[in-house]
Amino acid sequence: MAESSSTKSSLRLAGKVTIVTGGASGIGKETAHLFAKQGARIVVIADIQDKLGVQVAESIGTDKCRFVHCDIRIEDDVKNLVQSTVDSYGQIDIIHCNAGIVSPSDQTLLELDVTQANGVFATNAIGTALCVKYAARAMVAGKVRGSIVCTASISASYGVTTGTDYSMSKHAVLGLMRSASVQLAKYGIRVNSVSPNGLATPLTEKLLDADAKTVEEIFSKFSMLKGVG
Ligand SMILES: NC(=O)c1ccc[n+]([C@@H]2O[C@H](COP(=O)([O-])OP(=O)(O)OC[C@H]3O[C@@H](n4cnc5c(N)ncnc54)[C@H](O)[C@@H]3O)[C@@H](O)[C@H]2O)c1
Repeated sequence: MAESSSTKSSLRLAGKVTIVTGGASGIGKETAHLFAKQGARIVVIADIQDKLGVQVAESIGTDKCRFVHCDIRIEDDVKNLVQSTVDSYGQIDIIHCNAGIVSPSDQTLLELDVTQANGVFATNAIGTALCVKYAARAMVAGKVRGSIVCTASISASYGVTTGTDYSMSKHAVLGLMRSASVQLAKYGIRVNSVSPNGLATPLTEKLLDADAKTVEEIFSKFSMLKGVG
C-alpha cells in the first residue's frame, strides 16, 4: 500500500515508543527509518557514532526521531538511555537491540586471543543483555506488553572456520533471547531475535574491504530469498 494512502491507524507501529541501538548505521539505520515509516511516535537512536546518529535522526525528522549517545558496554549509558526515553515519552514499547561489532581480527580457536574475545563479548553479548535488562525493567514497571528484538546472526547457529569469538558472542545472543523470552512471558513481553545472513553495510564493507556492490555480490550466492521483501 502506498504510504500516502495509509491511515495512521493502519500503520503497524502507530503511536509506539521505540529504541534502536546501533541505529546510526547499516541495519539499525534502516530499522529506524522503517519504524518511523510505520508510525512510531518516536524512534530513539542509541549509538556511539554521534555525528551519524544525529544525521539519521535529522533525515527522519526530529519530531519523530532523536539521537542519544549510548555505549551499550557501559551500564550507566544504557540505564540513561532507557530512563531518558521513559521520562520524555512515558514508556518503551519496542527495543531493537541491534548494536554489534565483528572481531577486530579473524580468530581461529587455536589462536584465540582472550582480550579480543572479551571485547567482542562486551558489546555483542553483555551490551545486548544490558539493553534487554533495562528495557524489560521499564516495560515491567510500566505494565507495557512490549516487544524486544535482538540482532543475532547466521553465525549464531553454525560453526565457523574463523571469527570464533564473533560466532560465540552471537550464540550468546540466542541464549539471552531464549532465557529472556521465558522469564518475561508472564509480563506479556515478547523477546525474539533476527539472524541476518550477509548484508552490505558499513560493517561488512570494512570487514571485506570492498564497496557495497561487491559485498552484495559476494553474499548473494549464499542468499535464498532473492528479490523477496
Ligand atoms: N551486515 C551483516 O552482514 C550482518 C550479518 C549478521 C549479523 N549482523 C549484525 O547486525 C548488527 C548490525 O550490524 P550492521 O551490519 O548494520 O553494522 P554497522 O557497523 O553498519 O552498524 C552497527 C552500529 O552499531 C554501533 N555500535 C557498535 N558498538 C556499539 C556500542 N558499544 N554501543 C552502541 N552502539 C554501538 C556502531 O557504531 C554502528 O552504528 C550487528 O549486531 C551485527 O553483528 C550483521
